[in-house]
Amino acid sequence: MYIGPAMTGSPVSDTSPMVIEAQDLTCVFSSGGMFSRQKAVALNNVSLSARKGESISIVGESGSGKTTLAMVLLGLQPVTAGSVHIAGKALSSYSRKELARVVQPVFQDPYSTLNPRQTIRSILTLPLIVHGESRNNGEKRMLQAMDAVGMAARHLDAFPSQLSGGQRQRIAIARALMVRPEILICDEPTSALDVSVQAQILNLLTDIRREFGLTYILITHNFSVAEYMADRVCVMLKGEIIEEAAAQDFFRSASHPYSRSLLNAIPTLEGVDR
Ligand SMILES: Nc1ncnc2c1ncn2[C@@H]1O[C@H](COP(=O)(O)OP(=O)(O)OP(=O)(O)O)[C@@H](O)[C@H]1O
Repeated sequence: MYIGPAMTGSPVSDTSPMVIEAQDLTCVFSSGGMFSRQKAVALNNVSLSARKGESISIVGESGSGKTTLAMVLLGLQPVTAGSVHIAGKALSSYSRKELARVVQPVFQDPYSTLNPRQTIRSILTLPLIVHGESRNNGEKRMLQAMDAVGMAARHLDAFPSQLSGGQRQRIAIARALMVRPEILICDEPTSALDVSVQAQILNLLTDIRREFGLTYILITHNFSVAEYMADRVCVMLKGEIIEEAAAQDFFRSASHPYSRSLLNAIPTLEGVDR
């Protein structure tokens, strides 16, 4: 089944401020010993920008550089060359803590990113304690975040193992929301979930984008997910962005032969609201 784009429209306009400006990013990994040095060019002159409230999908086959780009934007991977500005400020001038207030990740497998020994309450309040917020404020935000992701307060004393995969991903999203970030970097946020649950999480991400004015960089193998979520699509191949287009143009008439070959095999995704 072909699901098409979400019918909610984009909250972004041409006058919305730029929140991500990445220019000419190159990232080279070196491995091996002195006599058999090998280099992998994970990013090669990649430029990407996003306006406040925009949702950009990065698509491409395995090894094309998507995760490396995500790690760079999260401040977790240094670049060999190029520059990144987040919310108008050079990435290099942010402390780890400051950046985490602006950019938050949502990863593929919520189970591996939620501490199994902590209750949901601790998992959600920890980011705020790190950022020096008061306990009262923390409690209020926690209840708001739980509400925003459709989880009842009774789950606060549960451990991650007591929740379903979809509920765990909701908690991972709630944790990201706790610091009121501007940008979510979502790396395959639904690909570890059952198909019916995938649709619920995509709908949730669509709702909270509007509610909190979030900007999304969404990394996915799945063109159906990209079409549902994105205002703009960037296709990566061998460390380069080989095509970038408004989502509606891209899905109507992608121009690069590689993009067209990928589009010929759109997987199905059932149960998404239209
Ligand atoms: N830490 C690393 N050390 C060496 N090479 C790396 C490292 N991380 C990534 N690479 C290489 O960089 C290239 C891009 O990898 P990356 O993980 O960014 O691609 P991807 O598109 O996210 O792939 P996938 O969809 O499989 O996660 C690949 O050739 C990969 O082998």
